Amino acid sequence: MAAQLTGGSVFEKSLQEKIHDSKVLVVGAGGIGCEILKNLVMCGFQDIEIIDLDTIDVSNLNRQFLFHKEHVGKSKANVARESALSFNPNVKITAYHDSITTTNYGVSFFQKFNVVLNALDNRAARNHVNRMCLTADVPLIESGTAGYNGQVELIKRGVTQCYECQPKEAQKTFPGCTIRNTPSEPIHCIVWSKHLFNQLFGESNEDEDVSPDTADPEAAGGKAGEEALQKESNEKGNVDRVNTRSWAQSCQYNAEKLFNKLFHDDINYLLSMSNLWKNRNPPKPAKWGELDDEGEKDAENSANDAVLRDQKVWSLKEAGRVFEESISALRDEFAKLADGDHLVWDKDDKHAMDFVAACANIRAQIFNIPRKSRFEIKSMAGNIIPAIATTNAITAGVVVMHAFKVLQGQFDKCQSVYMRLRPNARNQLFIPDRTLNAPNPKCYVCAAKPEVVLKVDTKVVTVKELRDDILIKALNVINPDVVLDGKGVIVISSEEGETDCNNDKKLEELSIVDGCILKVDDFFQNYELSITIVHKDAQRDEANFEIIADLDSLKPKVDEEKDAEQQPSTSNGSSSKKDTNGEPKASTSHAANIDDDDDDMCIIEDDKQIDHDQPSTSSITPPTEKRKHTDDDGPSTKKARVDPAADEDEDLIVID
Ligand SMILES: Nc1ncnc2c1ncn2[C@@H]1O[C@H](COP(=O)(O)OP(=O)(O)OP(=O)(O)O)[C@@H](O)[C@H]1O
Ligand SMILES: [Zn+2]
Repeated sequence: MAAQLTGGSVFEKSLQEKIHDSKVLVVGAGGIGCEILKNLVMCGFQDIEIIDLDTIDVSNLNRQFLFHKEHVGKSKANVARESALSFNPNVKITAYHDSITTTNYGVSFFQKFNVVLNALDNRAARNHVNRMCLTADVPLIESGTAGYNGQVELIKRGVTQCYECQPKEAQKTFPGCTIRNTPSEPIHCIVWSKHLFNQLFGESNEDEDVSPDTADPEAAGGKAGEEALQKESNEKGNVDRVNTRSWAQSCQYNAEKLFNKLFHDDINYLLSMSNLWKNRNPPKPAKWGELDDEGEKDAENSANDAVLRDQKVWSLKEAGRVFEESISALRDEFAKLADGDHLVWDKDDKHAMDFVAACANIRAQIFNIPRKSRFEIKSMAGNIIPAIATTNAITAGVVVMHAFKVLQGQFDKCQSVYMRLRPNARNQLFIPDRTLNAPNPKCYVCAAKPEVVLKVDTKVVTVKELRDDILIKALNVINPDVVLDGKGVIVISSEEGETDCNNDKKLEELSIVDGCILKVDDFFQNYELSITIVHKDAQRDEANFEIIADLDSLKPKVDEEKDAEQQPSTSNGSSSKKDTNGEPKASTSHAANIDDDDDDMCIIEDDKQIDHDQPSTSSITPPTEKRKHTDDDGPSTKKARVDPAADEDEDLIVID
């Protein structure tokens, strides 16, 4: 097949030569990655590298056709290589069983390639590859699918938007006190249950505490649990602030004791924080042995029927039974592990999933929140949208078509393409953007001088939180150096241990207060960011930091209105209250995370910002300054984005 394509009339000679001489990196050997690799070897590419950190799971086999039953447990990258070679043994394929985010793959690694093809499933890795390709100035073709929807886009420094130019919908997070004290939606109970799993069997994380949060500001002034503390005996361990896992271990994970602590005593403790219930329905504690058996007959019938068991809403009694069974199975699994090792929550692990479904439903019942079936909880907890082999295959096809254009230097023909289930009004299933999307001059990654505003409670947030939660998790740097501008104080050093003494200090203690500027440098990503600090007193139910990429959005409202009066209205008749350039603000707040690592799909929010009446020829000027260490940045004029998909469909889906 490859021979036919290269030897015959399918590709013109110059493209055949470019394909033959190019070096390509595929990042990810999952659903899209396997399809891309197969396409590449069949099209005549001779030098391919592929990287994936994972091993093959049985659940991959229905769509990742380079893998078969006998490969389960083996490296995805290595097996993908072997299978692809069986189609075309003359290709050189180098496989890495590794994460692309490790320091083994620096700028010089990326510079070797003519084009990089992303086939990833999480934002963090995508952000990282985006930055590396910008720095190395290598074109990146980014792709993603969710169910029947797929998307392919080119990212080329100075020519197109980068992956981080437009803010993505904030990954769903919930304030800790909502999760711990006042859940009001099923998802709050599910997040709590996943945290509980980690507290009992997983990697313990102090941000994932499940016990009542006595520091809840809304509870202040009430009796805040004193009554409960007096009434309850500590020997039960119920409201003592002992480590949840140690306590559970000390009672051999006895289901009754755990149940009564979590769903009775802790709930009573919450009830005693009376201020919380002034304007809310108070929770009703549940006690082991007194569980409601409504619908129990159905439950018995369904006990052996896996499908029904998955799809019906369990009675409280049944949830209690599943709680008991899953705890006992997880305890046995945990006991088999070496000291210091832990279980990892996985939606496909029967007992781990049962545990979360049972706990979430019991807690939901207590807080008078609708209960859900195990199936529904699984999709919410795992953030699952079914992967469809055909969508992956089509998407991978478009990726490779884009790669051809990139190799031919035809960046102007690489508009983003969206795959849809149903044809749009123009009868298109593959909907291309009309134009390339120009870089956002205010992007905090690819702009000439990346900067953001960090609204943060400087009295509460510590240097460690600044590093781990804000810089690494939210801003996606890998190993930051941070200096307090003007004072030369090193707040965080990338050298291990050098600034550990700062870790527990609050920002304020290091004079990081309102108006300060922090200079962040990530040597590995070759990325510099300037952060302006704005102090805010974090309220209850509010994350204690927020990142704002557009400084103008911080203007006080009054000033904005004054400005609006003074300035002429813009051409489309709207006042200047609109963000400068009509650009969206990047704003991310963080607290408890649902499932931070997995793919998530978002409805494009910025079609509000797309001016549908604007003719597709109207132009905006891309930034003229360049990222550091860069030279030529390609064409200088790009078209404003008018997304043809957005003007016809009510819900354009973007996969990030
Ligand atoms: N940092 C990373 N470095 C290398 N590979 C990565 C990295 N992050 C994710 N991947 C890989 O990207 C691939 C994405 O493929 P895909 O979306 O099909 O996910 P999957 O895990 O195979 O399937 P599913 O998530 O649906 O169970 C996965 O094989 C995953 O291991
Ligand atoms: Zn950008």
